[in-house]
Amino acid sequence: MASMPETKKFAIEIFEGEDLLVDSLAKYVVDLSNKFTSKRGAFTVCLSGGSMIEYLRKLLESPYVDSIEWSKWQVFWLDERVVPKTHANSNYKLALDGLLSTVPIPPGNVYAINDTLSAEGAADDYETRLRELVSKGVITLSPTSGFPKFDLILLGMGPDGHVASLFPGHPLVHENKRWVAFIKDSPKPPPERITLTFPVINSCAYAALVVTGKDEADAVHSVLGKSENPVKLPAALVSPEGELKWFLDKDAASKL
Ligand SMILES: O=C1O[C@H](COP(=O)(O)O)[C@@H](O)[C@H](O)[C@H]1O
Repeated sequence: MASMPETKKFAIEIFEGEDLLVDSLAKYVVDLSNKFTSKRGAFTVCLSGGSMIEYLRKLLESPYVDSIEWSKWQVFWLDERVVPKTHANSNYKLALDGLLSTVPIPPGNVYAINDTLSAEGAADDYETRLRELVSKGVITLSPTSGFPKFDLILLGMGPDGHVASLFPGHPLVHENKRWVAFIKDSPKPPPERITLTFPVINSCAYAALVVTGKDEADAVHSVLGKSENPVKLPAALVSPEGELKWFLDKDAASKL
């Protein structure tokens, strides 16, 4: 069955509507931001593209916006499309327009990919920069896995069960050495992307998987439900050292 390994902890919360979900997600992010900024003076968070920035919209509203020490945020991307930062397909542009341009995060704490490089070059460059930040103590390293340990990774899931730019049946799903990998044949456009790999995703302290809508219901069922013919979708491989929480609306959870 395509379910989470039994030894790992995860929680599932199902919300009547998207408004309730985004409110709860905002509280969850604020609590973690406060936990890590008071513990070590920094909060390392990886953003996804797609719907995620829209799901984070409540962070810009009271009381959440004033409860966050934005200057302590260190912002990364779980995956990025290899397009200019000004392009409509850029996950950076999505986050800049929908979140980052409105809050006082120092520009030096926002780690966009280098959009002047090829997919290979951008992945190498991003991994090199992550390694530098580990050596400076901005990002911690998991003593268990030896991979970087982000405080929070925010994941979406496509109807095919992909997370980040890790697609069903693609060899990148099995990458176990690289921190950041590139893909040139993404089944979802645009084809060229870079992505954090599963060992990095699964080293994080907290992960939230946020899924809404009927189109995702089959994949949610395949990952979390009881299935006669299990297929191990990428979302089923999200199994962090820390805690995983699924935020689902009732449409996404309709087949559970
Ligand atoms: O292409 C991508 O898709 C996934 C899922 O997007 P969603 O709109 O279905 O939530 C996203 O998480 C990823 O960052 C993005 O590059």
